[in-house]
Amino acid sequence: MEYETALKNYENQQEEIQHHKRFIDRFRASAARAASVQSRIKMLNAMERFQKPEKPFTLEFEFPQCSHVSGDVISLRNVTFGYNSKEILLNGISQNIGLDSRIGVIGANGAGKSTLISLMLEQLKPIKGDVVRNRKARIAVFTQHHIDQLDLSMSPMDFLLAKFADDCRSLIYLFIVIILSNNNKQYIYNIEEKRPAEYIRNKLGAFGLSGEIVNQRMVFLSGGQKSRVAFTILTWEIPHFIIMDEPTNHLDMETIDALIGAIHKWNGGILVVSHDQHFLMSAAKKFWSLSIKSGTIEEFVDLGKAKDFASHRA
Ligand SMILES: Nc1ncnc2c1ncn2[C@@H]1O[C@H](COP(=O)(O)OP(=O)(O)OP(=O)(O)O)[C@@H](O)[C@H]1O
Repeated sequence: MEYETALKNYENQQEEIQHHKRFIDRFRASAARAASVQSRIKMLNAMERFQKPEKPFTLEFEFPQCSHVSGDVISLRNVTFGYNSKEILLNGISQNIGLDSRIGVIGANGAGKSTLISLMLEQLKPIKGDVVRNRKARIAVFTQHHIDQLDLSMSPMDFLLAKFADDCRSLIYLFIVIILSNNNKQYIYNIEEKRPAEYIRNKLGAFGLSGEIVNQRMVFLSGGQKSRVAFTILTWEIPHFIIMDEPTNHLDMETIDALIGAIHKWNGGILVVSHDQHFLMSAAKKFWSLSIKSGTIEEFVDLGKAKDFASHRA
């Protein structure tokens, strides 16, 4: 039985029990109602009671809310690119990506989706045109590569302590400075909570990793759990914009739904390349369809039309 139905049945029965109990309490001393009272007592004693159902665990992610940055995150100005000048892959592309954009990128295999990402991240230089990045906006990138980079012989806690050693050292210094300069115990206690291990626990907790698991070697973690460590790293510096290349390829359904939920609750923007229709429909609000033939991008709000464009022009 579904949790909601079981809970409803339990609550209805509790209400009914209370109703009978009130009747019994009210007329216990009444001779005229003695038979009714006895009958209700018997009924309550014979009633088969529902157990209060346990709420099933649902995995939830939380991306840290980012500060406001004005202007576009990335602007593509008449960008043309090919790995060699004879084969132009992307042809005169102009698009502005706002901070709150939710863009899904689709296109046939080899159309140039990953290349577009590399251009946006300035890992590649256009042959013509410009990519202008807003230096105030922090951009994070998520690909399968980021899960592969985890050192499985380490625990999530040790891995993050090592990876973000500088940040952790700053927290320790901050802690010491506060201790030395302030005798207010409550204040010290608050800061103490932010010590590295605790800080990392909170960060991992936002992705549903808690308890013993944070100290277990990652080789023992499931694929979904490892991806959650990768998401913790992804959002460590509180990005304003996240670029994802096929994020759902190695995620289980539970993790995909948690990721969609996190995107919905988050105030930053995303651009995602994906073949996963469910994920695209749930996470993106507009779709860039990349034509392999013309090397251009057309924007759609309807995923079906975007797919038609990508396939007809291929
Ligand atoms: N470093 C490179 N040097 C030369 N050609 C490349 C390089 N990287 C990719 N290509 C070629 O550029 C084209 C576009 O590749 P890209 O990976 O951007 O496409 P994609 O749309 O992401 O494809 P897929 O959906 O298969 O991942 C392909 O024909 C690919 O073989």
